[in-house]
Amino acid sequence: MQSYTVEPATGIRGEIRVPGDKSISHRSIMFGSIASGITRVSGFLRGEDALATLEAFRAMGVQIDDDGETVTIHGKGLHGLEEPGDVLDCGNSGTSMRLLTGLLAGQNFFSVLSGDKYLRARPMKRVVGPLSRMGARISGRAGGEKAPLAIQGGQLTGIEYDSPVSSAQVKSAIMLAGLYADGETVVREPHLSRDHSERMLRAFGARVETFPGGVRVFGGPELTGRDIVVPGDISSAAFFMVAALIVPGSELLIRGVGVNPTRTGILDILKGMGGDIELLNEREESGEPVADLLVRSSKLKAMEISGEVVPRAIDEFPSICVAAALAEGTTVVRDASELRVKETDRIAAMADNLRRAGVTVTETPDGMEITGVASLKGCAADSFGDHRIAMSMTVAGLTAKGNTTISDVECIATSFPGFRELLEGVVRR
Ligand SMILES: O=C(O)C1=C[C@@H](OP(=O)(O)O)[C@@H](O)[C@H](O)C1
Ligand SMILES: C=C(OP(=O)(O)O)C(=O)O
Repeated sequence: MQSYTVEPATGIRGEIRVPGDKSISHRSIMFGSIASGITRVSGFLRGEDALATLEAFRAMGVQIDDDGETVTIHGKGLHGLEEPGDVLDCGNSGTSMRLLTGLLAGQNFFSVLSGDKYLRARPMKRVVGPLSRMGARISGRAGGEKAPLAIQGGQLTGIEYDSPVSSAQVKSAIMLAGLYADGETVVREPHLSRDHSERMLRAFGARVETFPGGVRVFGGPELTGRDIVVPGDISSAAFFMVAALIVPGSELLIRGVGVNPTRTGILDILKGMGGDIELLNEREESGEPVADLLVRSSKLKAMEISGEVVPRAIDEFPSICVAAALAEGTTVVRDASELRVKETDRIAAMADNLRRAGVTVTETPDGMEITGVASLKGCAADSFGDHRIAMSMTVAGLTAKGNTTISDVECIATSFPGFRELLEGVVRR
């Protein structure tokens, strides 16, 4: 297990670009593979999670070339995938496993999905349940709750499904199965989760209708390959935004970040805490809003975070916790029990790490209360094998008094290869 040590910074200054959006990268491979013709993807995230998806489609007979610039997918059409000869390894990636389960439910073959120990501990009934109702035969450990999952796909029937959780993985899995189902498939969710599948499937030619509270897809579409430009991942940019806000004397420009409104909860929250973040040069690329973000150090204040903003910032809570730890007052997070079933229990992991850094944190079943301090203490932080915890505690270390060591940092490569080097390039000491 690798670890590294972070020294305090005196400023974060300069201009960066972050790697491509992970959610959009996964979907570009999946939808490109089941479309007819060529899909060319630029800005593809070469992180372990998106590469697990890419390898899974190669294992199902799809030719995918990568010249280091552009990923080219030779689409096989809606019914062109081949039965994989071995278990499909989703690594650490919940998105790969859940979306693939939906897609494989509609294939006329047998497949098995597995992943690392973190992924094999995550809940899968949320997709297995509704997909079984559509007619798929899926079994797994713990009565179908946990991977490995064995999927015998076949002819599906459209359903109407009210998801108890606001989850783009659940929604997208059912939408993908819906492409193979008779009739229409409807998914409703309590609050709107990221809508990349809706946007991208429509652009590929699927009939996708959104309405307040849900989405409807129609079976048997003709999908056509296209060119996709993947924007920078706002979830990766979040670490740099928080770093520039909390380290005094900072001014950082982050270029080309995806600012889809279903992903900008982090901007609403950090601005609500008093963060100075400007959106510049707003534009649209491949049907996704994009902007440059100018971030300057700010005096932050606590806020209450709950309700519809939670799914719009779901992956950013570890870094939000760091901002809250340095804000004046007590930040209260509610309605965020989903954080307990990510790569690790992110509520418990951040509470543990922030306490080591001298912060008072109270856990609740669906959130936490964090009382800000004037400065953090250097400490020995643990990633718990979770990339976002590792990067958040790296950012925390930039403002600590003394050095912060972070253990088990290899996981960062799941979503953000080159994170440390990019950060060191803008840190002033
Ligand atoms: O659909 C996606 O690409 C994702 C959806 C979210 O998961 P949930 O749908 O489980 O909330 C998010 O946490 C994950 O990083 C990516
Ligand atoms: C939760 C995450 O990803 P996934 O669910 O795809 O593993 C994440 O990247 O923070």
